[in-house]
Amino acid sequence: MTKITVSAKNLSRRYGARSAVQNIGFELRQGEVLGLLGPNGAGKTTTLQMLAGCLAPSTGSVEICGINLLENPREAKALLGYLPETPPLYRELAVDEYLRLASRLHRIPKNEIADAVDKARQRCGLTEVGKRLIGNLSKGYQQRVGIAQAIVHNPRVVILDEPTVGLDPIQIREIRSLIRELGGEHSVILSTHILPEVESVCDRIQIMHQGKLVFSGDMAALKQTYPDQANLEEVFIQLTKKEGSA
Ligand SMILES: Nc1ncnc2c1ncn2[C@@H]1O[C@H](COP(=O)(O)OP(=O)(O)OP(=O)(O)O)[C@@H](O)[C@H]1O
Repeated sequence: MTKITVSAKNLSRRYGARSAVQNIGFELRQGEVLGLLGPNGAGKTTTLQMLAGCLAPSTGSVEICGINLLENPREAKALLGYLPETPPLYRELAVDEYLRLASRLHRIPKNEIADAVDKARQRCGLTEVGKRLIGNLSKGYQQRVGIAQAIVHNPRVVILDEPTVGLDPIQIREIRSLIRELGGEHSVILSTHILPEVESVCDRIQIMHQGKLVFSGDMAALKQTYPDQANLEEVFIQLTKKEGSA
């Protein structure tokens, strides 16, 4: 049986009186790429922050490869890589320097750092730019550096918040093929507004609306559930008709 890498149960998050995420639950298996879709303010970033252990849920629990993220954050986070919506880059560092720093933060043993950096650079197409300052790279390359820091410790689960936002069509194609490749070895959860991205990259789709999951399944299930809708876009529009929440 394929291993479950992420298990989220009854996840909810309130900001004061505002309920950003309500009772979300799902499981992710090794090798799967899961796409989290939803209009602005649907709760995608809040959900990913809770899955990455950066934001405490108001209620509910998350397990990463069977380890409870709230009870054993250090062990669980060692199995996670996270690219937040704004990549956590130091513009004044060279790519190699930054990836070495990320390796140390991920507690990679000193004698394994050079190999880890080399592998992440190769996987993310950064071999030619190791000595360049991050601040001088194009947005697409900066995004690759953001993904490289998320995978440098070879985590079981990779969480990517809008990984292709603001990129040109060629960069988008490259990052998508990188995500597909990551999905072979790791489990990947990504959030996006871009519907073709989900169709081309993801094995499974979850659509969020006003903090709730309104669909969860693969493309075949989506077509079966909504036989009258021609494509994902029409299903998305039908499920998220009401205004998003600011
Ligand atoms: N720190 C915060 N304090 C108060 N409200 C917040 C905070 N962070 C998010 N929210 C609210 O929670 C809701 C969900 O926001 P979230 O950023 O998770 O949505 P999203 O689906 O990622 O949106 P987008 O696609 O626009 O990035 C929104 O109504 C937002 O205004």
